[in-house]
Amino acid sequence: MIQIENVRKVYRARGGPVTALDDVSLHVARGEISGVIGRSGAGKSTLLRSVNVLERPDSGRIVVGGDDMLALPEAALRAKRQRIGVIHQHFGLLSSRDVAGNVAFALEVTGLPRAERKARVAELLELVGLSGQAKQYPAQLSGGQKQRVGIARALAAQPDVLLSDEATSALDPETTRSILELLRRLNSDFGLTILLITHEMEVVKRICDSAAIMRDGKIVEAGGVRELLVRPGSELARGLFPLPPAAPRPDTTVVDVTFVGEDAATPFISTLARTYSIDVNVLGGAIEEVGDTRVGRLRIELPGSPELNAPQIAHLREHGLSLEIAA
Ligand SMILES: Nc1ncnc2c1ncn2[C@@H]1O[C@H](COP(=O)(O)OP(=O)(O)OP(=O)(O)O)[C@@H](O)[C@H]1O
Repeated sequence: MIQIENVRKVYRARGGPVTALDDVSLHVARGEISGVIGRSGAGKSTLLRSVNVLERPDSGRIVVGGDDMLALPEAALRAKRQRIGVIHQHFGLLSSRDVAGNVAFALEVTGLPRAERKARVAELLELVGLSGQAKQYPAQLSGGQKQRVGIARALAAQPDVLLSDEATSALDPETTRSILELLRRLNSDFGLTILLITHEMEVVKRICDSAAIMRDGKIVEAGGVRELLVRPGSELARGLFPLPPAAPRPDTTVVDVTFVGEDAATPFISTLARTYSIDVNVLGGAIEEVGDTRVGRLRIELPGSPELNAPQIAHLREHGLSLEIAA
């Protein structure tokens, strides 16, 4: 649905050129929620703004729903932008218009007749759970409600792509969860493809099907969230399950074990200890809900060198567990 290919963007800043996007490629499949995560300055906003060409890359290719965005003439690009919904961290609502008016504003430009506009606004407010707030003004709303208005407005032109620019960064954890649930529902009910940028692991963990980690204008890791979590050495897994630094004691082997879904129910530690008559020391770990799946990561210590533990390591692998052996 969204193909970003070899995109490059250099800002000519006063202090010298800044490479915000350095040969970035990313594909978002139709109906997928894809998250780009990275620290401030990584290039996330530039990437998101490139998708609807609010920022024009210096080179590369961007295709959204079959349209080659960088080749579209200005009028066609404007029309296409209307079909790509955007939500922002600071909501961007008009303070002089009530909730219904804010959503209607997005429909005015589409040329929909007045009566149909009204019906569509009511439908959109119902969708985001704000039917009772139609006559309220932004100043009277909570942050979560403001973002719901933002989402209703973004959906006004029935886009099939939604771009989310840190949509939950200004919200408390509980409100964040409810907004993420709403996005997930819109995704599953309407097949809405969502590309979001965030600096919060929580967002990736809760709703993303795929994720890309950005650093210094580059994508350093990308893939399905579940697949990344079990990939040895994955930064996403390290970010989601921060474990203390592994400093193996002499004559021990430290192993990080990642288990997903059904594996989480297998008592692999006691089985291992029993099968090989060894003591297994648990050094740390956590279990998280990732989407609707339980994923856990445990750091365990086995007596003896990694060579001596080869059978034990093979045993764990045979049970479908993903392992990383600390050097
Ligand atoms: N208009 C601009 N002119 C010059 N440099 C810019 C401009 N916009 C962004 N940059 C620089 O490009 C780099 C990437 O910025 P960008 O805003 O895309 O990153 P980000 O990951 O979204 O960070 P943040 O979350 O802080 O917005 C940064 O070094 C930033 O200073």
